[in-house]
Amino acid sequence: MRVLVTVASRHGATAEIGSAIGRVLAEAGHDVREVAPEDVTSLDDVDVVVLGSAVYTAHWLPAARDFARRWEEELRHRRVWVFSSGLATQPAASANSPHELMALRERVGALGHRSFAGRLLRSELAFAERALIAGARAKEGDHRDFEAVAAWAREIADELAAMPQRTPVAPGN
Ligand SMILES: Cc1cc2nc3c(=O)[nH]c(=O)nc-3n(C[C@H](O)[C@H](O)[C@H](O)COP(=O)(O)O)c2cc1C
Repeated sequence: MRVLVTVASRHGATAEIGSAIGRVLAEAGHDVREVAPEDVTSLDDVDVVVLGSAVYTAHWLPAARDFARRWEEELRHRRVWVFSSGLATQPAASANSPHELMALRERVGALGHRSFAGRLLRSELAFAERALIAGARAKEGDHRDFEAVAAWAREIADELAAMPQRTPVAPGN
């Protein structure tokens, strides 16, 4: 199937999670493309979308939220999975706007969502970001678990393999 991996990332850590998911899906035989959310101009030749975002101050980045809004109708007619990446130490459900995420998942008809631990390198942060994070208990370092990422991507591949092939339905049909 034709898979679009599209990820909003400020410092690259979440984009690399998206690439890792894309690699697993490509190994499973899918035709995978990675495009930044703001650069997507059509979903006509896309069957499956994996949409991800880093979480900043409890929200998905605007580029990913805008993508979900802009392509809402088309996404409903495609197979969509979403993922978040952040460093909240509390369960993601209480830390990262669970209602907002639930609404987004429903809007695009997502088949699943996964939260992954991210990366915090204070040296690469802008001054304002450093000030924001100063009081938080987020731990410096790369906490990404690429085994967990690959395992989730394999789950997606398995689900796709179990689904009947179908042509995307044009919006309004
Ligand atoms: C200013 C700032 C605010 C953040 N706010 C959150 C947050 O609210 N919840 C969370 O889980 N992680 C938060 N994080 C952690 C980021 O989501 C994490 O560093 C992520 O891996 C960054 O991904 P990126 O490199 O793709 O931008 C924050 C990080 C920074 C620097």
